[in-house]
Amino acid sequence: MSQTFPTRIGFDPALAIVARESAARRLAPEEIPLQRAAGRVLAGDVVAGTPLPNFDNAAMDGFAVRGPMPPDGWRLAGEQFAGVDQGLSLGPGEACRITTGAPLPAGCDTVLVKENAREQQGRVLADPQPAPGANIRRAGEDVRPGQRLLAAGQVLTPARIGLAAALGLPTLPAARRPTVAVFTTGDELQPPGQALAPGEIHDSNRALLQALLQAEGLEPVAWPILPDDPARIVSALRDAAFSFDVVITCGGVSAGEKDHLPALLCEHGELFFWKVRMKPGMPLLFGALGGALVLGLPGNPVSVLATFLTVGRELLDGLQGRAEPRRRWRARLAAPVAKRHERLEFMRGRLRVGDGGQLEVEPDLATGSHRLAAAANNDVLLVLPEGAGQWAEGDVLDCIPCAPAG
Ligand SMILES: Nc1nc2c(c(=O)[nH]1)N[C@H]1C(S)=C(S)[C@@H](COP(=O)(O)OP(=O)(O)OC[C@H]3O[C@@H](n4cnc5c(N)ncnc54)[C@H](O)[C@@H]3O)O[C@H]1N2
Ligand code: MOO
Repeated sequence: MSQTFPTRIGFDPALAIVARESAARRLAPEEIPLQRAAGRVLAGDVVAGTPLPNFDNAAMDGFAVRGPMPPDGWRLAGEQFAGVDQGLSLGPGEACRITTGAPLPAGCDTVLVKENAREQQGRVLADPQPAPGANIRRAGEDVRPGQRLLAAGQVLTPARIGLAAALGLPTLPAARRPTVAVFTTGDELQPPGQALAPGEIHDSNRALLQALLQAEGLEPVAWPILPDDPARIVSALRDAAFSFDVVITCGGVSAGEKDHLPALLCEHGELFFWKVRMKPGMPLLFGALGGALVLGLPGNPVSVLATFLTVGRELLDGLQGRAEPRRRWRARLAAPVAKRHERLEFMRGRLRVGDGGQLEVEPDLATGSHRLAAAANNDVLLVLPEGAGQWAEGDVLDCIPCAPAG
């Protein structure tokens, strides 16, 4: 091959290269309406321009009162409902009807819950007595003006979007979503729904990859299955590389006679690395073609799952400037595991909460990277660090969630 590129590199150096190249191609921010902000990566800080709550208000429906209850009850002096500030002012021993969220009348020091109040001839009696200061929400107790509430690089969760709305912001700056083209390659592949001739299999990676990308909030575009024909592959990839931010392929990256991708990328684009000391996913390839970053995932389905979750998401995060790390759990092994090879391994496992309240992970010994049924029955990638080793029951290891936690 014409280029020199790193090969058989460690997992962390591979991630560092992916982070470097994707950060260098960081997608421009755009202003998006809150209705479309879920899951997007914030591209600027959010600083509070107002306090929250923005005025003192009642936390419950009932009566705003001033001072302890007089022997014949508080005198009912008016009503203050949410929406319009009546500018009421209570004197000692006075009360007014109030609803949740309504501005507190001046002088009010306590809100009496409606269920504990009785009205009698223009007076309000409480049983039991409210604690002084009860059921009042003070201006600024949640947010002070000038407070930095959200930072660039954070993911817009529902609560963060709600907070922006509470501050009165109709839009937020967010990184543009990467566009992703998906390719599966292989003469043996047929789409699900098609009958198979001897030697053929159904293309499972296309659906798997699309679902993985959709779970990231993306709308991938998948090409029809490509045959193991270098001319067809290069023409389709070049086509996609001029109109998508990311091209993800699977298959055709190892050592077989039909594994054309590394040489094609070398000739027509750029290779940043090929082969990473990880399992599964060792033949992973990363490069660039046209304007796109190209991630060449190995064809085995579980390799697709593991490489996408660990390396693919790093690429998407870098392009979007995501600064919040992906979640990892620490869990105790429910059974011993041994590893003879030196590569970092992402073994599949099932997470549970043990009787003592500790997270435990049941390792799945069906480690073959074609074992999609085993992967489908698990919910984490259990990280066995680089180097051969043995881990006893009870040892604590990292776990990467690979199915929604529910
Ligand atoms: N001599 C060597 N052989 C292999 C090596 C190696 O380093 N030297 N690496 C092995 C490892 S590890 C993996 S992983 C695979 C990766 O191979 P490729 O990326 O070149 O993928 P293929 O050979 O095209 O396919 C591998 C396997 O996966 C099946 N496959 C491919 N695409 C799909 C799909 N869309 N849906 C379902 N299944 C798919 C394919 O039929 C093969 O069984 O190479 C090892 N060999
Ligand atoms: O490295 Mo391959 O992805 O195990 O089968």
